[in-house]
Parts: sequence; structure tokens; C-alpha cells
Amino acid sequence: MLSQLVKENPHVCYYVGLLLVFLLFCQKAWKLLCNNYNSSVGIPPGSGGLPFVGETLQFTAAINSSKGVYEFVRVRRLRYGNCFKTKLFGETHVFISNTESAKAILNNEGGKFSKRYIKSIAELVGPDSLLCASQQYHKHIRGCLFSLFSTDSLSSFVKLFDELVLEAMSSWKCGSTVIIQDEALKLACKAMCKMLISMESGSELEMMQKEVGHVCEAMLALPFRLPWTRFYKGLQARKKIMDMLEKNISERRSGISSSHVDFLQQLLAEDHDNKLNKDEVPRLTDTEIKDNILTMIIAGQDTTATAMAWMIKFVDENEEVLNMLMKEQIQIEKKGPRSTYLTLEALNEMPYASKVIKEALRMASIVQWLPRVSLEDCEIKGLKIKKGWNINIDARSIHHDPTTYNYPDVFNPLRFHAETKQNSFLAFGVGGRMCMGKNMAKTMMLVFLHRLITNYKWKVIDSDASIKKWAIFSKLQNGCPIRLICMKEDTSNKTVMGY
Ligand code: HEM
Repeated sequence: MLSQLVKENPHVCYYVGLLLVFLLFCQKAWKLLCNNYNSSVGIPPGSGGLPFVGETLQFTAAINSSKGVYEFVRVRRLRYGNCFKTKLFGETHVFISNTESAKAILNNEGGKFSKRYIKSIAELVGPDSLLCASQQYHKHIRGCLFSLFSTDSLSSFVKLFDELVLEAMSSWKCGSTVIIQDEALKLACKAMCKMLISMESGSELEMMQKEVGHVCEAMLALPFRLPWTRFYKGLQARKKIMDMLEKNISERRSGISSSHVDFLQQLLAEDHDNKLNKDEVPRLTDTEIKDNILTMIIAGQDTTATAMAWMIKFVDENEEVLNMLMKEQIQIEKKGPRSTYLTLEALNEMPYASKVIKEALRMASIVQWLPRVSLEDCEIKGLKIKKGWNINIDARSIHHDPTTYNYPDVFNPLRFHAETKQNSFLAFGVGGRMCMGKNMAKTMMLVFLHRLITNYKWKVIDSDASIKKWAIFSKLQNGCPIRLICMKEDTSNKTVMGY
């Protein structure tokens, strides 16, 4: 068949041959260019990959594997050491896993760096999201959102989340299987949507969780806008969420729906024409509000649910940790009357559980690297960085560095009893771009852990640690399924089986 094709179309073969020679030539020239480039002192080592596409295909293959996207980084870190360069989506990316360089870059002392996510993430969260905002603009948005994360709002959030957890657990049956990641995602979604936009209705919430899921799944996709692509579906989901927020805002503005106590209400101007709020801080426009509400939903729910699943898995695998946790948590439970909800004060009395959470966040490193862009040619700790390069601080590698954390692969919450090296715990980032919801995340994890430990005996029934494909965070593929072994007594007279 091939020989017939050659006979019938000799000119086609000639062009195909020429194309192959040209591609080979490009590849050789590219390699030569990369080698020259890398030989310069201080320039990070690494491969530029193929012309134009760089190593995007290898990166995408890692995203689509059960080892997860970090496998791409891990392999290159082993090959090149704690700093390497690659080309992804047409841009140069440098991965750094050295604490000193990380400190300089994240604290951004000379203003040489800003935050930058890959194109698909930037488009999905929107142009006015603080996640991708340039230095000055970021300051403005963060300033406007800052007051939302007060101690008062955290206190009411503790109660809200505890109520939701207890409500959910009341339907958990002894002997049944619960997928922690799925349950935690539902809880985090409910809590975040209530706190941000007072959304409580079942169908709306379901729709929100589904659409946010599509947005998250599209974040690592190639930014092709063709109807069958993951990216396109993510953009469609973003549009649906934006429309819903738009409707919500206009109902509040027109007075159809008012009297809400939530983040959205605080962000909406009381006086439409006044560009400053009562603290003389400029207000956000409606577009900025919508992009940043979506950002908070995305930043808050999947991360926290993923962290909870890893935490339960680690606790299950470490009997001694579970025993110490039980001791602390049962003590706290005994202190208060059983009918009341947990308070911020009660959470502050959980030093061991807090360390368990920190250790789970270190081990799992949900957000695996922190993305920045260099704004000028510069040198950081002997490393030459060019303007426009994407600089990714490899948090996972720093969290597993044996020179910082003894036996890094051992789950040992007590390691946080002593002071750790500065800037070596990056689960929430450090510096001006640090996670705004870190106390909320810890709250959700503590409340969930307390209620699970004090109300149930349980066992993880599938210890597989494969990573979910296409997930931007290091998410467990099996979601951490647990079997509820027995239930303690509660007010609805269930059997007391105790511990
Ligand atoms: C375990 C759960 C969470 C983890 C591991 C986590 C981690 C992070 C990380 C690593 C960053 C980026 C830091 C950087 O680039 O330097 C970040 C940013 C952010 N997070 Fe979280 N987060 C979690 C939960 C939450 C929650 C519950 C919220 C609630 C609203 C939230 C809101 C944000 C926001 C708004 C930003 C952007 C901050 C900025 O750019 O100024 N996060 N988070």
C-alpha cells in the first residue's frame, strides 16, 4: 500500500522527506542553542525539549498519569539538582527547591518578582482575580478582601462548619463506607458558599460544586477553545458561575434580596456612588467582586478537601498518632456540654491536632509549587534569572528535604514541637501572597478531625496513594475511603460502643 502511494505521489514523498530533514535540523540547532545557553555560569541546567513545544508533552503526560503532575518535576530534580529549567506552553519555567532562594523570591524584597500562573489558570480565575494580579493591583484587591478574614468571621465560621459536619455525620451509618475527600468537598463547598454568598439551597449548591469541579479540572489543560476540550468546558463552567454571581449581585442591588450577612454583602458598596468604603479603602467593582468570589471558592474548597483526605490517611497509617489524638480530643469533648458547637477557644486547645494538620500539609504538599514571574534580569543566590521567566518554588521538595526535616517521609507531628527553619513550611506560602484562608482551612480540618475522632471508630479500607489525573492539587485518586466501624452514643440514642 505504501509502495503504491509512493508510485502514485512521488512529489509527496519528496516533501515529507524535506520536512523530516528540516525537523531534524531544528532539533539539532535547538539542542546546540540549549547547551550553549546552559553552559553559562549560574544559568539553571535543564532541557529546552523540542522546538516550540518544549517539554509540554512530557508535562501533560505526567498530569495524565497516576503519579500526578509532580512526577515531571521530581524526575528532573533528580537529574539536575535543586534548580532546573524547562520549557512549557511556550515559556521558560525554572523550578527551585532551595530554601534560601525561595525566601528571597517569595518575600520579594527588591520587587523583582510577581505572581504568574500558566495561561489556562489565569483565564479560568479571571483577569481581576487577586491570584494572578500584578504587584500594585494585587495590593489593592488583597486590601479590600483583608477585612473579611477577621477573628469575628472566623469565630462564626467555626460554628457554621461544626453545624454542617454534625448534620452530615448524622446520616453516616455504622458499618458504611465514607469517601473522605468527597464528603469533605461537599462540606467545604457548603461552608464556603454560605460564608461567601449565603448560598444554601441544595440544587444551587450542587450546581456550584459541579461547575467549580469543571473549572479546577481545566486548570492544567492546554488552552484550546474547541467545544470538546477540557479547557472549553472549564470556561463554560466559569461563565455559568459568573452569571449566577451577576444575578445574585443585581438582586441585592435592586433590593429584591437583601439582609445577607456574608462576604459578598460586605464587598458590595452600601452607597453605590461612593468609591471608598468606611475605612477609606477603595471599593471593588462588580467584575472584581465576581472574579474574587470565584477565586475564594476555588482556592478554598478543593485544597481543604484534599488536605482532609490526606490527613485521615496519614492518621490511619500511624496508630500512635491516632492514640494521642484520641486522648487529646476526648479530653476536649469531656470539657464542654455535648449539645454545644465547637468554638475558636476549643480549637485553640488542640495543640497536638494542630501539629497533625501541619504535618499532613507538609507530607501531602497539596499546592506543590508556588508560581512567580521575574520582572527583570537578576541574580538570586548565584542563580541568573532572565526577565519574563516563570519561577516555581518547589514547595514539595522543600517539605521533603532531609536537611530540613529529619526522616521526611515519616509522619511525625511532634517534629513541629521545635522551631523549624524559617521559610521551610510553605503549605500556605509566605510573604505578601500568603494564603488568605489559612485559618479557615485549619478550622475546617480541626473541626472535622475532632468530630470524626470523638464520634466514630473507623479504618481506611484502600491504602492506594495514586494521584487523581488532571488534578491541579495532589489529590488522592480513591478519595480515602473509610469504613465506619462503630458509633458512639449520641443524642438520637444510637448504640454506645465506645473505644
Ligand atoms: C488546606 C487548604 C489550603 C491550602 C493548602 C492553601 C494554600 C494556598 C497557597 C499555597 C497559596 C498561594 C501562596 C503563594 O503563591 O505564595 C494560597 C493562596 C490563596 N488562598 Fe489558600 N489554601 C488553602 C485554603 C484556602 C481557603 C479555605 C481559602 C478561603 C478563602 C483560601 C484562599 C486563598 C486566597 C484568596 C489566596 C490568594 C492570596 C493572594 O494571592 O494574595 N485558601 N493558598
